[in-house]
Amino acid sequence: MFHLLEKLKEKVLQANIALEDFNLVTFTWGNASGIDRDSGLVVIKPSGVPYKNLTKEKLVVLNMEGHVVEGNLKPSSDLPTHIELYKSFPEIGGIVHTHSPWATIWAQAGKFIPPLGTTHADYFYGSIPCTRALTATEINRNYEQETGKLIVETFKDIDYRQVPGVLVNSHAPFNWGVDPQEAVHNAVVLEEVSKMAFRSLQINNGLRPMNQVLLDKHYLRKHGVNAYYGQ
Ligand SMILES: O=C(CO)[C@@H](O)[C@H](O)COP(=O)(O)O
Repeated sequence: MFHLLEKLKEKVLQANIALEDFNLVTFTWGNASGIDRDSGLVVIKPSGVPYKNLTKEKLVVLNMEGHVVEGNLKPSSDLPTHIELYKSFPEIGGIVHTHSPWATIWAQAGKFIPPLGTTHADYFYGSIPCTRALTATEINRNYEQETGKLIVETFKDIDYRQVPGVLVNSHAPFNWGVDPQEAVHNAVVLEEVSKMAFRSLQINNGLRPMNQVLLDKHYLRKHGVNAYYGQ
């Protein structure tokens, strides 16, 4: 298990560094995590630590109850959201949260992004949803944990494996994947798709969703009929 955890730490470290490399974050407005499903241990970025200062030793290792198993820094403030997603989305192995500007524009507007073109269709089999707004009661209860539950609620009729990302109302995007690297990849795609969709909206003065046949063709060609992880 030691070696598996060390490999996971390296993946989580590289994923957090990649957030800055792909211009998905300003200052420390983002975090990446990974999970080892056999041990149930989560590795996440420490809160507020600049990406260039990150090392494996600074990462925080916790169990699914949020108890620190390894590390002496404070885990990301978004840890409860990450844990809720790991509990409810059993086939994900990595999560990324950023405030990447174009996706955050849609999240702050409270608007979902329908599939407008093949770039979207290659990664997201349908609209990228935006959650409802949390109530004051939910916010005061535990904002980050309620955010996780809200994302799960938003996906009650959506397959999280076919739409690996969400826009959190009045906040910003979360993405996921089979591992932290795929979560970063999906976060980069979401940012690009958000920018393209915004520009298309400006040109058309409205959104013109793509033909469902083209969406099916592109997504299923790239992911196969059983477009699920590991199948
Ligand atoms: O969404 C937020 C704050 O609005 C957080 O994601 C911060 O942007 C990063 O927090 P840490 O991971 O450094 O605790």
